[in-house]
Amino acid sequence: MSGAKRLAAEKAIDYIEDGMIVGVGTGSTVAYFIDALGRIKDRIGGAVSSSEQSTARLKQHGIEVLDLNATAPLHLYVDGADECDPHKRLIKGGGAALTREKIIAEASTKFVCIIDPAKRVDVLGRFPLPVEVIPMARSLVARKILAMTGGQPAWREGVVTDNGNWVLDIHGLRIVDPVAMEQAINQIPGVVSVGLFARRPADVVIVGGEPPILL
Ligand SMILES: O=C[C@H](O)[C@H](O)[C@H](O)COP(=O)(O)O
Repeated sequence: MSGAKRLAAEKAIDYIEDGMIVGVGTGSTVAYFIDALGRIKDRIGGAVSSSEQSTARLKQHGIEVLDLNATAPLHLYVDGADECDPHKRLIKGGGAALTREKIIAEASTKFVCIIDPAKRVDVLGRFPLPVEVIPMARSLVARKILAMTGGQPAWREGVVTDNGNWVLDIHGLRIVDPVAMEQAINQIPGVVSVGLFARRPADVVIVGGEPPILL
């Protein structure tokens, strides 16, 4: 799938306009996007990054990384996803960057999501749903989510997010109403964010291939 990821990432360059500050997501697909951005770095005004991992790669390419507080609103955010449904609603957070990704998506006028074809599903939930939690609330949140959804929470042990928190992955979900589930999980005390991007879905999805497909 690395070929499809690269093709999706390179197509996203079409959305760059001169002088733009670009919001940049996280993950293996985004790594290809950052490499492509590096080749046109003189055309952009810098980037806002969603993770330490992406910040490091942007800096390797000599791209200036800016503070969101000094740049919002952003015109463009480019990021990958773990799953995408026909309404461009997403599951994200396989790389534990969901909270900063959600903040940048919210701050951006246009969210372009870049995926390989294997990420497309009819109903979200085959990929375990990531939830970032304050460490002391891990067990409480897990019990609440089990009672609320029937999904099985698993602690992603050993993983600490860039915000110093932990991640639960919820297995066995079939998410027929993603907006309702996003809101319900968000309301549990101790939840920092849930990797459902339903209330703010992608605006454009690029599915990598020859040629890439636009949703
Ligand atoms: O936390 C990580 C992000 O949400 C990624 O965008 C997502 O996991 C997709 O990653 P990849 O492009 O490596 O499949």
